[in-house]
Amino acid sequence: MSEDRLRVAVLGGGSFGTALASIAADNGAEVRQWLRDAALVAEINHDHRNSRYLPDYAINPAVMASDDMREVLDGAELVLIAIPSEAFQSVVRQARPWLKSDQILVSTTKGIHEDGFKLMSQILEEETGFPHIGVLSGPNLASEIADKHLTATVIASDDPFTRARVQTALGCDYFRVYASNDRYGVELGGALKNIYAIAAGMAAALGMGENTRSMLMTRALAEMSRFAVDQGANPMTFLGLAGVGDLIVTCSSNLSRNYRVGYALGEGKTLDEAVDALGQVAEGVNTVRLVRDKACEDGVYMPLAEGLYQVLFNGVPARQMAKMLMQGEQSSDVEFTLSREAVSQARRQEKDNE
Ligand SMILES: NC(=O)c1ccc[n+]([C@@H]2O[C@H](COP(=O)([O-])OP(=O)(O)OC[C@H]3O[C@@H](n4cnc5c(N)ncnc54)[C@H](O)[C@@H]3O)[C@@H](O)[C@H]2O)c1
Ligand SMILES: O=P(O)(O)OC[C@H](O)CO
Repeated sequence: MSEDRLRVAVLGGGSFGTALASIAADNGAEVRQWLRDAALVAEINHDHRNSRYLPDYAINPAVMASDDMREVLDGAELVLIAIPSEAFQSVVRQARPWLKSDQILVSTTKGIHEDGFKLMSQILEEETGFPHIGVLSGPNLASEIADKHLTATVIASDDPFTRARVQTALGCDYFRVYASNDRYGVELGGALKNIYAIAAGMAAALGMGENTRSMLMTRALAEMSRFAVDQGANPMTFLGLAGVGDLIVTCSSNLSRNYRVGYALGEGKTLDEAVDALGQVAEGVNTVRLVRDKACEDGVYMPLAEGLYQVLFNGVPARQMAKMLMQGEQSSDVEFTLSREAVSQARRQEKDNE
């Protein structure tokens, strides 16, 4: 190995970790990937395939997989973490003894940690206290990346070095990496869109049309931005790839696991059946519960998240919920230009004048 090749470590042997490892290797980096399953390690190293999570796609032969975390992290300049949110903190704790403060740590996980409503980069910060922390998020279906479809993503960090290094490490002729300094907003966008992807899959299975999908996605964006503002994020971030970009792909594609869970529910499967049949992570199921509870706690109006929560966890039929949502108060289109309160006031006035 030449001395000046960038060393990249990927933690996670699922579809996204595997796709990212391949991009970095395509870009000339020396890539090591950590996963727990020894049989999958052997398959990646010998057959350059990951039949469990990304079947049918060739992995760059330069990716070296290992179940030894120390070996994978040793000497890595960039560490990409693609572990489902439920296990993220425990994996970071496992890695902690071999992490170094000059390494760049990037979360690619689109979920929320139950304890304290933390995002993954906040866990990275808490567990390490290191300065180079970022988040990678955007419209990034792993199998399309593995197929080298032209794709764009966002590296978000308040550290300019992290942004620039990740752009260099991953940017290539099929993968463009845009920069953002709103780490929280980018990360929140990636987690929230999964909620609405479940709803979009459900609507499709119920035979609802394109107008419905468009309404759902646009109102989802309004709801996501409203929540983001309440949490202190910049709503402008939601106009970018990690907001509206990711919302579009995840609410439109059968390749999205969250969409597929929603579709299965719309076909009449139970939540357990839908999740079991998937066999991969669908972060939105947990996220809708956490976001709905947080919105109730903070008094943020999120009718779609509340409606989906009622369908998923309280057995309310999806069609009945859709009907109830359509009967809610008609409010403002873009509340950053016309407030919800101003619309309500005008309607009250209209009633008084009758
Ligand atoms: N797949 C995509 O298209 C995609 C794209 C962008 C972001 N993401 C995000 O990446 C994250 C990971 O998703 P994925 O698609 O790779 O998931 P996946 O379901 O394909 O794979 C999950 C991987 O994590 C491993 N894992 C689970 N628990 C673990 C633990 N305790 N210790 C070690 N490893 C553990 C599994 O063994 C598996 O290798 C998710 O938050 C997802 O939202 C996925
Ligand atoms: O398969 P999903 O639903 O986890 O979505 C994958 C990515 O987040 C799409 O950007």
